[in-house]
Amino acid sequence: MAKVKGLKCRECGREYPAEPIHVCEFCFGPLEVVYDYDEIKKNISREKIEKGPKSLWRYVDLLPVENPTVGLTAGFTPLKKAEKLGEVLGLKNLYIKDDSVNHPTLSFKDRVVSVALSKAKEFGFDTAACASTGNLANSVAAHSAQAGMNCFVFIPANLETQKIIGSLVFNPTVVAVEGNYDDVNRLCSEIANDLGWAFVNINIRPYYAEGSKTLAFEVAEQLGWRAPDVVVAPAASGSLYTKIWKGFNELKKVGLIDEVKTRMYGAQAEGCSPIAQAWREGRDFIKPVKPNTIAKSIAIGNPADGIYALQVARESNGAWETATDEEIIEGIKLLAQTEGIFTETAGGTTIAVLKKYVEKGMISPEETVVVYITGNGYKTMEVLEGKLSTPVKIKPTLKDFKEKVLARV
Ligand SMILES: Cc1ncc(COP(=O)(O)O)c(C=O)c1O
Ligand SMILES: N[C@@H](CCOP(=O)(O)O)C(=O)O
Repeated sequence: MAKVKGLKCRECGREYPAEPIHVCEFCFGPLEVVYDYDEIKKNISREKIEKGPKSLWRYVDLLPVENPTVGLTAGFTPLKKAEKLGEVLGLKNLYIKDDSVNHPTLSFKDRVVSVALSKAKEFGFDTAACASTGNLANSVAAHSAQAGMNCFVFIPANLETQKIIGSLVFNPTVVAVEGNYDDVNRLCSEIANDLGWAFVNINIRPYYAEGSKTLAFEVAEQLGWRAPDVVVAPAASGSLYTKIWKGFNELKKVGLIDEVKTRMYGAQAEGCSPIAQAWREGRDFIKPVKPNTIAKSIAIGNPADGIYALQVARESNGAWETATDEEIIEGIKLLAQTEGIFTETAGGTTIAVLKKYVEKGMISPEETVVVYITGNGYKTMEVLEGKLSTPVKIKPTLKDFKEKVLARV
């Protein structure tokens, strides 16, 4: 028996075969992969996983791919006990899940792209594409180069230079669209309908999104096969956040962990916070917004998984909170200066929001808290210009060193 039963509409429940489709043709709801958990349970065990590859593919039994061929090094990133940051915040069991060192392109997107392009290969596609705020573009470009696929990445024209170069180096066609991510995404949906390409986050989306579950699988394994009490994770489309929740619950379904009592705390940038705003106003629907934040990687004004992210927060006793641009910068600095981890703006948002949850008394000191750091600071360095101390300039003399440097410290 196959582990994947097919696809199912998240709105009306209609079922479909596992094909490169993403929308229900009756109600236009998004499609999601459905597994045969009884069958998986017969095959899976902690021991088998622990003997598997040191990559996300150790969890292949819970992923919608038969034969992984792309992105064989993604995942299995460190879970670091954050002693110093924990001390600052008054948390005794704080952990950082550090996807800023994911391979090959330094963000969690290497997980979803490995799964999406392995699946695209299985389907027989030869051209990969995506709509991206930068990190996804980097990852699709790198994995396409490795897989020998043609590649087109579509980005908003105003992205950070480091993110643009981080795609161009792999030699895809980079299309810089005049507009924000939501304009890019709309255009890509039209192109995906028109051309036979594997748009990882459009027509391959049901499979792509499953890659984020591995962020939950790894954390549970790294904690000694248990789910944390609290998760803090950033959101743009809300896919990552909802799939972390799905991941913990799947581990329970197949008997690898005993319980899931995790409170799912979400983080958005105040300047693009359609999910957090809905949460604040007690709505169960999303009002799209026009993004205006330095956190460009998570600047999605009309989040595809927004309503499901609200549902997960309700189901898990979680919440949503935001950080201003200044708080995001402070978050980046705080993580760097306590734990030596340089994260990008999405991570700065997550740390700033973690601080707020603690200040509001929503996390108690003994709880096991996992904070997801999903991207690398070397890609968004421009936001720190003018926000850090400057190098001390000296002549190459001992005298100058003593007067200008030692006298100051
Ligand atoms: C670094 C980083 N973190 C978090 C996210 C949010 O992921 P999602 O769109 O699945 O909510 C993104 C992209 O959207 C990202 O690039
Ligand atoms: N942040 C993403 C944006 C698109 O990804 P999606 O999963 O929200 O569709 C990126 O890095 O490009």
